[in-house]
Amino acid sequence: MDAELFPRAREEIAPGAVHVPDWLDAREQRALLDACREWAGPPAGLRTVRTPGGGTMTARQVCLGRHWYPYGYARTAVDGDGAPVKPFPSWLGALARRAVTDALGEASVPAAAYDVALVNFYDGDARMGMHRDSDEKADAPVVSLSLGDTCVFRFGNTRTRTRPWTDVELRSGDLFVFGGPSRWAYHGVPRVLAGTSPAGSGLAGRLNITLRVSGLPGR
Ligand SMILES: O=C(O)CCC(=O)C(=O)O
Ligand SMILES: [Fe+2]
Repeated sequence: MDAELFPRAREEIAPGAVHVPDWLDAREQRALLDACREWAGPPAGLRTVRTPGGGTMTARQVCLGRHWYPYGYARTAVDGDGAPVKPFPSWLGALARRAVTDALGEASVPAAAYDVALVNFYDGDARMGMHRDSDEKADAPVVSLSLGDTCVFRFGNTRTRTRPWTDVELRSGDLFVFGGPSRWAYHGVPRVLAGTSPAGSGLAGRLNITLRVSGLPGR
């Protein structure tokens, strides 16, 4: 379907889980992409994440504010170069609050500040298995922003990593927020559609930025 002829509608995928298509305009996407490029560089830059079972995640990742590793948060890239994690910029926190307001309404904006970003870069055959974002100590909504290639985002349920689930196409500039009864739902990325980045974006692959409230004591 052509996005220009048939604008995609915002949709509640599950209670508290809302997809807002085209939330970021071209200029905002460009600015976020430029920021991701900076964050990806060393120290504490983009890395391959190893799981305790001996596997590796296919999406490469960089963190801001707190360093996520399987399965916890640290102040340094404990499974990377050991450098202090890059700071979480205040403008990103403002963006997260605006996203929650637009997707779920002002009453869902948490009192605590957003303090963690995970940036995942998907290229080649990268994907992400069904999982819960469960290392946070706060139930604030998770804010997800997508750039570059379109993906199939699978949003499941809070009980099992199996069906029922709903598959949603996330395109460059889309917002997805999951909070409330959906905060601890399983989700994953079974497929990225290579070569679907907007023309002229300069991005081959997909970037996803999730913004979270860690609920951990401050510095
Ligand atoms: O790439 C995505 O859309 C999801 C990323 C994700 O679930 C995560 O970082 O925990
Ligand atoms: Fe996740």
